[in-house]
Amino acid sequence: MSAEHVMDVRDLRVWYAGPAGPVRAVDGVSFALRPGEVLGLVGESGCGKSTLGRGLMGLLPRGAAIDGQIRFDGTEILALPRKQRERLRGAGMGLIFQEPMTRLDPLMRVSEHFEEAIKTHERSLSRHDRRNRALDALRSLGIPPTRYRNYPHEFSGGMRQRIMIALALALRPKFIIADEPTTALDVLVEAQILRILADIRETYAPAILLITHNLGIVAEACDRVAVMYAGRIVEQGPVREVFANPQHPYTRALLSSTISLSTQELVSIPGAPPDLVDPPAGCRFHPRCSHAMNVCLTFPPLVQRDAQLAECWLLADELTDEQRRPLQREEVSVADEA
Ligand SMILES: Nc1ncnc2c1ncn2[C@@H]1O[C@H](COP(=O)(O)OP(=O)(O)OP(=O)(O)O)[C@@H](O)[C@H]1O
Repeated sequence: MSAEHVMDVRDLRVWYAGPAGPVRAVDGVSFALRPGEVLGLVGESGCGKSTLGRGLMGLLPRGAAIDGQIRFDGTEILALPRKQRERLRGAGMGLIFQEPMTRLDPLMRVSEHFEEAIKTHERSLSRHDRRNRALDALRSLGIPPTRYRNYPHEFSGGMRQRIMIALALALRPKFIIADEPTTALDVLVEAQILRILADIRETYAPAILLITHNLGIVAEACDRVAVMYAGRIVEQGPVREVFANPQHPYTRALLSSTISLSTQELVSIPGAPPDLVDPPAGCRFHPRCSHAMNVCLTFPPLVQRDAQLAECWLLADELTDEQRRPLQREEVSVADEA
């Protein structure tokens, strides 16, 4: 771990209990973030992005198990007793856009929400300082101080979401997870998300893990990107380099499915992500990969190319002819189709 990293995650695993066995939603994920850095986390639905975010925040449902290392601001948090862990997370980390830590109580004024949140985490602040903190956070999200004593119902849905984001920011977290809303019910749209992220960066400069389906948002708002597939990060690196020169076939497929959307032509990645109870052996993408070789049935190496890291046999040197031979797909599936 480098001292300059605010968040350093190593070999993180998260399982859910399922009727057919454990669902390995996050299965050996490593990444690190410097203060002020924004990392975009992308990948198809169900690949484990939100689970990773919830695992970092300590918001996993009952019955889920977590293992590995999460070093936050120099402290190994999974090793701490639960109470201490919760306190550290409460003030140091924030979750925005989805599942906010605090929901707005219709019977409480906005000011009371801020008072309570700040008091809980920073007892030493004076009333005056607490108020200033709150007003700064609200202002950074475009809510004027004149609205401070209003009740939640006096705001529009979009403003209420911004108030909840301001509530997280008022605690000055060093690390924020921004889990982008994906349902039509959510009020924030792309332009608003980008504006909010830009404002947060400018005012508070926390490290941000941005979970999104939208590669346009990643291009615009992130320094680095991590591409997740079936519980693992298969490629990560600076956004510009990964987008210009993707190393992993899954990253290439994901990028071309997006580009084709903008040209009105819908091209999705053939096949579907695997079952996480019993994922494919070796590289999990091999059943969908047009470059799959014999060796892909064994676990791929993590290869560094400049600032990019990718987990793929195509990047390995010195493979034998046998290892390189194109993988024969299971005859069963062909027979099934016939
Ligand atoms: N509470 C749970 N219990 C059991 N399995 C779960 C639970 N939550 C998620 N999963 C499973 O874990 C896997 C990862 O889900 P997760 O929501 O983390 O993916 P995601 O990449 O965030 O998807 P999306 O982009 O649709 O939000 C999926 O197979 C999902 O079905």
